[in-house]
Amino acid sequence: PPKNPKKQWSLNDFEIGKPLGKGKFGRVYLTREVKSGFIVALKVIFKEQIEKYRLHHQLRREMEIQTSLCHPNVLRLYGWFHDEQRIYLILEYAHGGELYRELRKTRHLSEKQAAIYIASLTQALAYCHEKHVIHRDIKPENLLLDHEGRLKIADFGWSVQSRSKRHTMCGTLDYLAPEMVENKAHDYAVDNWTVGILCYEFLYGVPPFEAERQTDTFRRIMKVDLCFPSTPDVSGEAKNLISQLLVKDSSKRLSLQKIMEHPWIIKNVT
Ligand SMILES: O=C(O)Cn1ncc2ncnc(NCCc3cnc(NC(=O)Nc4cccc(Cl)c4)s3)c21
Repeated sequence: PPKNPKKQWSLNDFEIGKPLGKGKFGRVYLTREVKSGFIVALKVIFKEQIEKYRLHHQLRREMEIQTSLCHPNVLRLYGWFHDEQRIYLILEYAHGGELYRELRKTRHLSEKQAAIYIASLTQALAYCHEKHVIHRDIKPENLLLDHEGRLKIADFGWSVQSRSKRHTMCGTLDYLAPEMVENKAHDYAVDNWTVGILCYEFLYGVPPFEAERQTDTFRRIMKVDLCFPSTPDVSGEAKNLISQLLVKDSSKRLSLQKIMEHPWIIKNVT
């Protein structure tokens, strides 16, 4: 990564390559830092969009949070700079792109692969919680893969509309915990709920409370209307883990530590 994080970067320090994805607030480009040859992903955000949607505080908070996080399963924000019209985020490049594109290709993941991703996500979240960073609005679009297929949480941004659009792309409730959708005060345990949602989606290919209309998804979340289809055939341990996470009372959800000790994780990850 670029050596001196305090350095004032400018566009002249970079050679911009192909677009990696386009967002509501700007695009992400494969980019090379000229002096070191180091490859990064450069996210270009238009200032007038930030002004229009009044996102200054959110973007500033993201930069404070992300520049302080350093974990193998959290996408790095190396630094940032700006010019007249744009703000540029210098991000770690995730060569494997979006995890959920892999999910769509294979419809659902093997139990082993799903467990590996859930363990990485849990470790990343445990690290974030340690640094008092919660509720990272985790959803498959925000999970990227590096060149070795390692999961990276990249969700510190606003909704990054990725190229491979999802039908439930913007404003999906699917991943939100009951206390979130009810707009109640939420705490760290919202992330535990989301681990359960993602575990279900990795194994069955769709999130557990998916419904045609948002109102139905809302109702299903509030009821924790969880059912396991008979196909694909999923192990009892996996269902057990999901059932211990998708619990309405946030204080009763399995802790991140306990997830790492769950038989399904131990069996598939070590
Ligand atoms: O480009 C793709 O679609 C996928 N892709 N493929 C490879 C790859 N390698 C690295 N990064 C990617 N994408 C960027 C991921 C982000 C991380 N952090 C962000 N932060 C943010 O957008 N913040 C933000 C924006 C606008 C307003 C506000 Cl308030 C905050 S975006 C990659």
